[in-house]
Amino acid sequence: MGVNRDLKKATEAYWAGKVPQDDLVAEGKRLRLEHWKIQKDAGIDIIPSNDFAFYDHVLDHIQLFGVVPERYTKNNLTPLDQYFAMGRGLQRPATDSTPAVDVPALEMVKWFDSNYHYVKPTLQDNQTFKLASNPKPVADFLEAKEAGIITRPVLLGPVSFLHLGKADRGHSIEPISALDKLLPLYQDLLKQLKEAGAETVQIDEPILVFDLPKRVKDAFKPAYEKLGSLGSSAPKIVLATYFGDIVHNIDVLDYLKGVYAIHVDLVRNPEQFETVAAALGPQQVLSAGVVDGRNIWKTNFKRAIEIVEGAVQKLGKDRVIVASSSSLLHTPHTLASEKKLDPEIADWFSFACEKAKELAIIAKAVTEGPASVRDALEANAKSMQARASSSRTNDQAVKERQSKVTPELHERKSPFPIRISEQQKRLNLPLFPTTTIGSFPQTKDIRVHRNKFTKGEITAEEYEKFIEKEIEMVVKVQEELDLDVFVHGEPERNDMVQYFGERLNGYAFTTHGWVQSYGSRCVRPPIVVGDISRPAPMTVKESKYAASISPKPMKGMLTGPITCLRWSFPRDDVHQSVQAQQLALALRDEVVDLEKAGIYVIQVDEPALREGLPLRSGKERTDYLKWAVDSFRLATAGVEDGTQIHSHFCYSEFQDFFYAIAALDADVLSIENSKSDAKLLKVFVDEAYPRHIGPGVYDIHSPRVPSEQEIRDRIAEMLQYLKPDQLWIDPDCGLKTRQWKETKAALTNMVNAAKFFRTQYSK
Ligand code: MET
Ligand SMILES: [Zn+2]
Repeated sequence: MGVNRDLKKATEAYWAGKVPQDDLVAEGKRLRLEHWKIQKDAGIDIIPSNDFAFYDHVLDHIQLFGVVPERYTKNNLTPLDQYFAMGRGLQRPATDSTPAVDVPALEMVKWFDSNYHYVKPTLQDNQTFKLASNPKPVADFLEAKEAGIITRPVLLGPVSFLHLGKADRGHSIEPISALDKLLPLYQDLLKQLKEAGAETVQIDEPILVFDLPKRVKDAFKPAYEKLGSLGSSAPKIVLATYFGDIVHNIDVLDYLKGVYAIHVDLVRNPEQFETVAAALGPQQVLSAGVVDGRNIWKTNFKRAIEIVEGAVQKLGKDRVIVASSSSLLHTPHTLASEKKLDPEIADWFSFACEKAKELAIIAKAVTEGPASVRDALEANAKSMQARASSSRTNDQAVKERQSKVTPELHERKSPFPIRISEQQKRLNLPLFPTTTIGSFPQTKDIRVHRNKFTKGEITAEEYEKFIEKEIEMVVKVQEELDLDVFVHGEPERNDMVQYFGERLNGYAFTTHGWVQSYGSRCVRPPIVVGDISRPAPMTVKESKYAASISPKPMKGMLTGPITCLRWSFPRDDVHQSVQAQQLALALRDEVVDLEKAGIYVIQVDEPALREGLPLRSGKERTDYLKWAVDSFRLATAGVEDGTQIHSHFCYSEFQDFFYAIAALDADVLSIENSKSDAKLLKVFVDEAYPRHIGPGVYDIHSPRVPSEQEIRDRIAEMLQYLKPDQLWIDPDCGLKTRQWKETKAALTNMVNAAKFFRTQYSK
């Protein structure tokens, strides 16, 4: 993205029509050159190219191989506009000379278990491929060469490219079946790269960390026989995997004897070293990923050097490359931008630029001996020591409290049937109760006031008054809409994780620590640096105020422990389950305090629970689900039977881990369902799910207002699967990204639809 999110700014300016395409292209070129130079100056020997993308690197390959559905090619767009149309959709009115364009984006999904998203290759029956003229990997290589830097181009491998794809709507092709047709293009590309002067190429096959169907696993054989068969007319191949271990797919290495090197992630899975080293051919090189590409912690040199030395001992020094575990896309740019970080803590971090330097130091320590980098090693050891013993990382009171957590703390007082009748006595809700998921529109006015407050231009009291007025307005709107369970609207929250991080001990924040989430969208995750605790209530004031101005039940809103953890950079020195438990204990206190303040409906959101699911099924997953569920229960089980616990998930496809969702024991679940098939709700029937559910009745990601009839149809469909007294009526997710106008219109229709069914069923 560049040190100041330069690419985001340039891209968005281009999209807004403020700068011509040439400017954006030139900015891309400037950034690539800058990033190659940073690596060169850091002392990196092998510098990658073709790792830059205007939107997403998988989308680059979609265009490179011509896997572009006709709906994007027929509008006479420039190649770059066609590319953006696939990434983000394109809606453009007709002009005198051009017809109107209205194409949705290709599907975008999470890249493995990271917070980055990629565009899915979308294949049609009888898919054909065509290599782009002047292919980008070749052009990028030549661009670097011209600047005097010989790079190693990076490609996404053919098996991963296909396996990560899907059949287009109305088609049934199994993507991997197109391999034979795709391979000649890779061969052609490799030859062109060689002609351009590339001696080696990195081919990523990250799907090797998954459990693979046999057919996909077998596809590695023809793929790498073909690519290996080119001999000296193609660059030598470094085959890269990351984000997991490949031990369960180790037999695939038999098919890879023609490749020059194998890269593995030894940060996540150092234990795979032995198995991988043993499976290498006699000449094959190991690229050892020893610097974490996905987190912000300074590398422990001692440990990394030990791993590299072990590899050298086993394989010989000509057969080891020192590398980051994955690409550095997932870490912020440079620590040098952080002017506000406490120096004690800043000394523990290493962002992308710093990690590049670390790599050079580790390699030097091994090849030239520790004396050659003595100062760096000493400083590193000191920093490790300081972090391990700092009072910022260790809080005895937190550890003490954790040691006293018992199984009983995870249990509500009574089972659901008793609880729900207690709750009903207190809340007195009608059939098909209506509610929202928490946030109401975050207007410009809110952002302006928050900024002024952060900058000290208005006082805390002034800001607080402003927030109270917002809450009053939100409450009044809900009264007018005649909703049943109210929310305060979350106007005081900048972000659902950052807000809590800022109120907890154990967190640190950056000013420039942006990482790409998708396209031009970046996030700035908070960092868990130490043991987490709650010095004071975090949300009680706002919820209590909201409750005081309306007789309707007010729902307290919290972000759950797993989501707080997943959307932060976690610690790497204690297990994530320990961090989740600390968050859970802090939230438990908040839940109890809310109850004491008279808030008898409390929602604990866990939209990130699913993305934390380990990549492979089996024990890892079961273990994760165990501690994830435990932390939710620990956070919520401290209340009386009559207090109703809600939870919210922004997904509904949880067929394969439904037992864990059920085990949360939440009284009411709200899930995203408006875009999915109501059939997904069948799992609730099959599992005889006894508790309450609100499967979102309309999509909040679009400004479109659903009609009352549309919502009625949706509810009728849901009633095929769910019992009437189990069904809540709510939108898909929070409304913070919406405008007020469409929000009121949509909620009016939603409440009327609920009332319609209420009369139907009370007859
Ligand atoms: C991504 S889930 C968001 C839930 C949160 N309570 C909101 O309404 O914004
Ligand atoms: Zn949501």
